[in-house]
Amino acid sequence: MEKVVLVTGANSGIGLALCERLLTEDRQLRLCLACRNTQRAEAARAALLTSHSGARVDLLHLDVGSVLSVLSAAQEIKARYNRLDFLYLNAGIMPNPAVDIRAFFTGFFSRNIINMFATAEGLLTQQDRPNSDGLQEVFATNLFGHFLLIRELEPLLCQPGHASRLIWTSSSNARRSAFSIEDIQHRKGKEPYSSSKYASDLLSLALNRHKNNQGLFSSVTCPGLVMTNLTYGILPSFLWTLIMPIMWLVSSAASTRVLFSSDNDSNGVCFPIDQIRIFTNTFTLTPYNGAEALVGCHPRCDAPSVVFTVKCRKLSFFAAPLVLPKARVAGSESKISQFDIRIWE
Ligand SMILES: NC(=O)C1=CN([C@@H]2O[C@H](COP(=O)(O)OP(=O)(O)OC[C@H]3O[C@@H](n4cnc5c(N)ncnc54)[C@H](OP(=O)(O)O)[C@@H]3O)[C@@H](O)[C@H]2O)C=CC1
Ligand SMILES: CC(C)CCC[C@@H](C)[C@H]1CC[C@H]2C3=C(CC[C@]12C)[C@@]1(C)CCC(=O)C[C@@H]1CC3
Repeated sequence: MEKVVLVTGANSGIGLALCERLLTEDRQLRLCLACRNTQRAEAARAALLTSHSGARVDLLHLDVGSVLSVLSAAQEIKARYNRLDFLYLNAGIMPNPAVDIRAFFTGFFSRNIINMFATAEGLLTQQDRPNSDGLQEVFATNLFGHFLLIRELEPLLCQPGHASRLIWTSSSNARRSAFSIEDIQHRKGKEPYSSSKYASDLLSLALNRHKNNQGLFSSVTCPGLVMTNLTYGILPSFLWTLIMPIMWLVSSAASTRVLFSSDNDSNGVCFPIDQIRIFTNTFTLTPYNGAEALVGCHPRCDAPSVVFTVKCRKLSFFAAPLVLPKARVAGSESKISQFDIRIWE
């Protein structure tokens, strides 16, 4: 049966790499690229068709940062498709990022160094602004537009006898302390990106709680640090080239990826709700690698209740079970009692 997959922000970076990989995995897919820029979307479609001739790739105009655009895109999706198997909520922005150089050097010579490179905690601020709907741009794009899209698509996503999956591209930068329920748009703070990603983790949990019984399952993944337009907006490319050796030094040769089920998963089906990289493999993270967990959510959804995948060399393979009990589930501490370890390469 032909599966329908929609990816937001599919024209570049992780979204585009995800589309490439999905088409490679499943030739039967009907893939819909939901993008705000028609020219870039057409270029992405052309590139996908060059590598996957004969693939079914549709385009849809969607600006997730605009309420009107989301509403009309949702109408269009409902008119075009009679099912939606996978909805990848990937579009995201980080406007006007600034790196705190002092915090970087303080962190670099502290025990917090690995955490700093993995999560950018305390390093990054952004300047957000209200959009034409009067919403904060980062909140509207990274979270609210996607939420509205899900709500509008419920008739397609929650069909009796058919399971649909939501897969969010979250971030290791998601931090509980950046998010406040009194200021969910993060109007007052300087870390709207971190706040929006934490809010998407929370939303995913809430969606699972309320929608699993209607056949809708939500997963959160973190791609690690990937060189894309987003990261090239943080530092100029020559600086990235300069700091590459440092990144290599602090990166371990291993990357651990963890997918595990929600605690109220009672029927043995896998609802991966988070993915963690321990010892970030920072500079090998191409969009192709960054899309790994996103692709992983696609075929592995019928896998056993706890899936813990390790890709590593000996040292961190043995270290992994030690760090696992501290694994993060949307900001809270969680214990994993069983796991299934597969060593990759
Ligand atoms: N790169 C990294 O290290 C990490 C990235 N992420 C997340 O991965 C996701 C993809 O980012 P990445 O590939 O890195 O960066 P890119 O900038 O390459 O991709 C972002 C995509 O989102 C699209 N987009 C942005 N705003 C909107 C909007 N309002 N409506 C529709 N589409 C929009 C962009 O379209 P356009 O080309 O028109 O701008 C682009 O296709 C984001 O959610 C990001 O937060 C998470 C962790 C790490
Ligand atoms: C010499 C210095 C100026 C070097 C600064 C290094 C930082 C630019 C990077 C260290 C950790 C990185 C990181 C991200 C961006 C770049 C760093 C802050 C992300 C925030 C990018 C987007 C994400 O979603 C998560 C990333 C975490 C790590």
